[in-house]
Amino acid sequence: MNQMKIAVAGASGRMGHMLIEAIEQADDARLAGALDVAAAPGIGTDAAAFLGKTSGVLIESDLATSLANAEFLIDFTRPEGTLKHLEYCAAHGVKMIIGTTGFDDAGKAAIAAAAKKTAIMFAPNMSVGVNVTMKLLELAARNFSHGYDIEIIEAHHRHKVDAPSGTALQMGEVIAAALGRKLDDVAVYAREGVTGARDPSSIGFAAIRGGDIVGDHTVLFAGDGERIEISHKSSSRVHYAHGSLRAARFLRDKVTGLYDMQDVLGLKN
Ligand SMILES: NC(=O)C1=CN([C@@H]2O[C@H](COP(=O)(O)OP(=O)(O)OC[C@H]3O[C@@H](n4cnc5c(N)ncnc54)[C@H](OP(=O)(O)O)[C@@H]3O)[C@@H](O)[C@H]2O)C=CC1
Ligand SMILES: O=C(O)C1=N[C@H](C(=O)O)C[C@H](O)C1
Repeated sequence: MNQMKIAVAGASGRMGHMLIEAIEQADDARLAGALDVAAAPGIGTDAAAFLGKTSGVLIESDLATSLANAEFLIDFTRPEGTLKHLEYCAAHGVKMIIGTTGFDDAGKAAIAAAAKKTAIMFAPNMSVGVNVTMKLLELAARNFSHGYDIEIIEAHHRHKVDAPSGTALQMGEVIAAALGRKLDDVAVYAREGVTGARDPSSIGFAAIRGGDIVGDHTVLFAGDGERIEISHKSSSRVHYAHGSLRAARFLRDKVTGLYDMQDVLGLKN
């Protein structure tokens, strides 16, 4: 079997390490490149050194060098980094799995445009559990459309730089679509001072940051005399890495197109 040749961006990051370990363990994949910012301390060292192993792949900051032998780039970095990598991948037919969160509308449009030139899987959460939870939320939202106030609460580690999380925003999108609302019209991202009574059509967000919390998401449907909570809690990042490899396998026979984890997992209606 031909192994998938996969490069990893953000090779020294939390997800970068998880991905390199998962690729090293997979029979059908091999590490083909490791990319990081020029100032990263690991530049020039073996990408698997943190595992006490030698992969033969050095961490590089030059895109052309690190992607020279790659068929896929798995990118969990920052929007500005991903968008730079995207241009190169679109021009050179390198398929992308994008896990980075925090894009603005222009960034998302750039990803959609690049998908006309190469195959891209873009999702704020690669976990099977989270993506099945999205389907549960659709069902719940349709059935709690009246008389239930909807609040999305997420908690992450102290290093996370964007809020609300990409997953919380996607949960909001899924719920708003199921209710026939537009998230931009109904989202409430902060409350302080005299806010007035709650608008029943609103979807509220609350973001907690602290310690080493990997990623918790809860959607609360608060009615009269009852509350329903749908929660997903991550205790490790390993499932994000395994989801990313599943996405690479899904993209193997794709040349162009924009896909998400619902496509990868066969969860689209
Ligand atoms: N879709 C999913 O399932 C998941 C998504 N994520 C998302 O992935 C992203 C990364 O998360 P995490 O691994 O925890 O973050 P880290 O900060 O641990 O890692 C990010 C890596 O990207 C590098 N980097 C930073 N800026 C740039 C840039 N401009 N260009 C290229 N590389 C850059 C960092 O280098 P340096 O440290 O030197 O700055 C670091 O190596 C976040 O957006 C997060 O929300 C996270 C987990 C799961
Ligand atoms: O930054 C993280 O850690 C995570 N980010 C993603 C998000 O913003 O939804 C996914 C997961 O929650 C971990």
